[in-house]
Formats: sequence, structure tokens, C-alpha cells
Amino acid sequence: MEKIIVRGGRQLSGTVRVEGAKNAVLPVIAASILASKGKSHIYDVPALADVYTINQVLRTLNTDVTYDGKGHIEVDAEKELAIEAPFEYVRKMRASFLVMGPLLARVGHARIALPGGCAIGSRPIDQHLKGFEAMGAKVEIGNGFIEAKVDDRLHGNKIYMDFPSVGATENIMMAATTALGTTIIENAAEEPEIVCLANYLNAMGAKVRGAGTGTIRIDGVDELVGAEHTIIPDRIEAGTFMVAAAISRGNVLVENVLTEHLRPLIAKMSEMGVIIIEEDNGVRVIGPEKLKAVDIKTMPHPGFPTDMQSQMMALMLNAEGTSVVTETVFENRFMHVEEFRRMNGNIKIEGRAAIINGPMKLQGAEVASTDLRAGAALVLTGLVADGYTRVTELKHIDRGYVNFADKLRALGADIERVNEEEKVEIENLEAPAPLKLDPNFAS
Ligand SMILES: CC(=O)N[C@H]1[C@@H](OP(=O)(O)OP(=O)(O)OC[C@H]2O[C@@H](n3ccc(=O)[nH]c3=O)[C@H](O)[C@@H]2O)O[C@H](CO)[C@@H](O)[C@@H]1O
Ligand SMILES: C=C(OP(=O)(O)O)C(=O)O
Repeated sequence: MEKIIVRGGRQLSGTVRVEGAKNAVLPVIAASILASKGKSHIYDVPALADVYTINQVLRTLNTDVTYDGKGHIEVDAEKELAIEAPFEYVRKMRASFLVMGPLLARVGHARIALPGGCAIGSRPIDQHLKGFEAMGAKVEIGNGFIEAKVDDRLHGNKIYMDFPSVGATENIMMAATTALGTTIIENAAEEPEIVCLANYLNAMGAKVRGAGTGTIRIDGVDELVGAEHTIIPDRIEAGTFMVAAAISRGNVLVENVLTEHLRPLIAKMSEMGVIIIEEDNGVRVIGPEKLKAVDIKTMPHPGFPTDMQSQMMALMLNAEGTSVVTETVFENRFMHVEEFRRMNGNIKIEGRAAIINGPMKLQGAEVASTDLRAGAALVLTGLVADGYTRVTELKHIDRGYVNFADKLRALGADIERVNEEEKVEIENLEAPAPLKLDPNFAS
């Protein structure tokens, strides 16, 4: 079994470069099958397990996908598309469901395995389906699949989302690109990843306006063609390294960031006393001697992102005073609390709130990633815990972070990724094991 082993106590310094955003690249790759003519070229693609999974989904749909593993994907979706995405891929990564909108737009028929629940919550897809049905699709659920069909072509409609779901906004937006007439999505998600997707769709010939606001208008066109597109930087990976700098009382330049995407995080970390300097090529983060307690409440963008909740909790364990974290987006995103407790983290859960009375003397322990951000948060905690922290279940971390341990080591962390079977001399850490992607895990 692979583990990340980290020994606390090193102050991080230097520069780290952020990759293209996981949550932007997955819908963009899904959208590439909308092009019935021409190839798409997508740049700044991170070499993540999730990217390999979505590429496999596309190949199952009879699309040619070439990924060089270094940032560039070419997609050729000119052939007739198949319509079924099997459970094998959807269980690994829920974002596989994002091919439903493009398939309905292009073929009028899709059969996708039901995503099911996952560690952070039940994550229903009712808002996606409500949108497709409003556009004329007939949806049936049976035998573990969701099948949607359109008689002729989807038609535009006004769709009000009960909650600004990121995935549903993306799926409906993609479906609407070639619908007859105009689709208006109200109470749409406003995340930067939605804007990234809309820019790609427009480069393909779509007419999407208002992405990044609560109302998105899509005027249907007859056909989309392949296009070139560069993925935005990953604001969550950036945030994770910002916390790494702060928690270790270090001084790190996080490069390739768009600070306008980091506003809620910059605000909260500054309140904690972290020094954050916006430079031309990135954001410099300097950890103070003493961190101050702060409260956060996760919300849809531009609120505080749920994907940074566990990493911020790691920081709060080290802050003086009482911090309260309220998780409003996912009903079960406190799985990491149990693991923090194994490291002497004193956290009380009351309903959707976690109460942290810091600072506490954190101790290294063997802990398991419960989801990808929880895994990252445990590694961050290990940076300051006494002794060795061993983080297992790395398949989660690999979904969202490229070479996480290597990047931290380059900043001065005492960290290694090892196979349990290997007898590693901790005091004398060697080159990391190469990234091995487990093809059989479930997200
Ligand atoms: C690949 C990707 O981009 N993943 C991100 C995306 O996930 P994802 O797109 O799955 O998240 P959503 O915004 O859809 O989900 C937010 C909330 O809405 C609920 N919901 C969602 C859809 C639906 O049809 N019905 C429903 O009730 C979910 O259960 C959840 O409680 O946004 C989340 C919220 O910022 C992030 O944590 C994920 O990292
Ligand atoms: C929850 C996340 O991703 P996904 O929606 O792909 O599970 C995440 O990126 O933190």
C-alpha cells in the first residue's frame, strides 16, 4: 500500500507552480464531444487520475483522445458517437456524468450509469435531470442506468435551479448549446470553472452569455466545431499550497494563480494573520508566528469554497482561540475530523458545524484520506505535527493533485511517498515512487 510519510517541523520556502484546474478541465473534456467537425486542442491539462478517467469515458463513446501527459489533449469526436458511459468509470469519478448534456445535444440519446453516493454526501442529480426534461428529454432510471432520449432536438427553456449546482449548470449549459431556441438558466452556479467552460463552448461556436453570474443565456446554434482552449489555474490546488506555506510559518510564492478566484480564501487567511502579497506572477504567502482563530461557512461561489474546508480546518488547529467551520454545501463533509482526532486534534461537531479550540499540540499518526481534499489536509497537518504522519488511501489525493508530495518536498518539506512493503530509511529520504494510478478505486 502506498503512503505519504511526512515529518513535521520544516518551514516551507521557494516557489510552486499551480496546474490547470481539475474542476475546469473535466467539463471541458466532456464538452469536446459536442464538436461534430474539427479537432479540439486543450492546454494546461493536469496529469490527474480524473483526467485519465474522463479520457477513458470519451474513448468508450467512440472519440479519439490523445493526451501527452504534459498538458496537451487533442480530441477528435467526428465519428458517430456511442451513447453509453458504464459504471466502471462513473463510480470512479462522478464528473463522468457530465457527458450526458453533450450526448443529448449531439445524438439525442444517452445512457449513463447512476453515479450513486460518495463519502462527502449523497450528491443527487435531480437538478441535471430537471433541466434535461425541461428541454424536452424523456428520462428513465432502471438497472443502475439513467437513460435520456429526445424525439428530435432539445428545445430551449427557462430553467430555475433549486440550488446553484456546479455540475447541473455545466450539464444544462452544454445540452443547450445546440437546442432549438434560447435556454435561460436562473440561479446558475457562478464558479470560475463555469466561465472557463463557457469560453470553450463559445470558441466552438456556441452562444453562451452571462456565465459567472446567476443568469446564463444560451442561444442554440446548429453545430459546434473543435477549438483551442487553455484551462484556468486550479484555485483549490493554489489554496492548498497557500495553507501549506501558512501552517509551516513559511514563505512561499504560489505561481500561476488568478487572485480574483481566490478572494474568499485570501480574506479568511488574512483575518488569521497570514501575510498575503499579490505579485505579478503569483501570490506570496508568509505564515505568521501566531495564527488567529476565524469562522468560515462554505457557500457556492463567491462564498468560501467547500473544497478548501478541510485544509482551512488544518490551519485552524494551529490558531489561537475558537474557530467555527460551518459546512452548508455537502451534508457529510467532516469525515476528516475523525482523522484529525487521531493526530490529537480537538474538534467538536455540532450538526453542520465543527468547533475547534486551538492551538493544539498535534502528533503524527497513521491516518487515511477520506476524500481528496481531506487527504491533502492531513498531509498539511503532518507538516507541523510532532514526529511522523503516515497518510494512506492516496488514490483520493491523486484525483486532484499532481505530484503533491514532490511539490511539497521541493519547498523543503520532509516528505516521501513510499510503498509500505519498501523499508524506507526515513532519515535519508530518496527519490519518490512514480505516480501509480489505481484503475479500480471508487471516488
Ligand atoms: C468536478 C467538480 O467540478 N466538482 C465540484 C463540483 O461538484 P458538483 O458539481 O457535484 O457539486 P454541486 O454544485 O452539483 O453540488 C452542490 C450541492 O448540491 C447538491 N445537488 C447537486 C446537484 C443536483 O442535481 N442536486 C443536488 O441536490 C449536492 O448534493 C451538493 O450538496 O462542485 C462542488 C461544489 O462547489 C465541488 O465541491 C466539487 O469539487
Ligand atoms: C469534491 C471534489 O471533487 P468531485 O466533485 O470530483 O468529487 C473536489 O474536488 O474536492
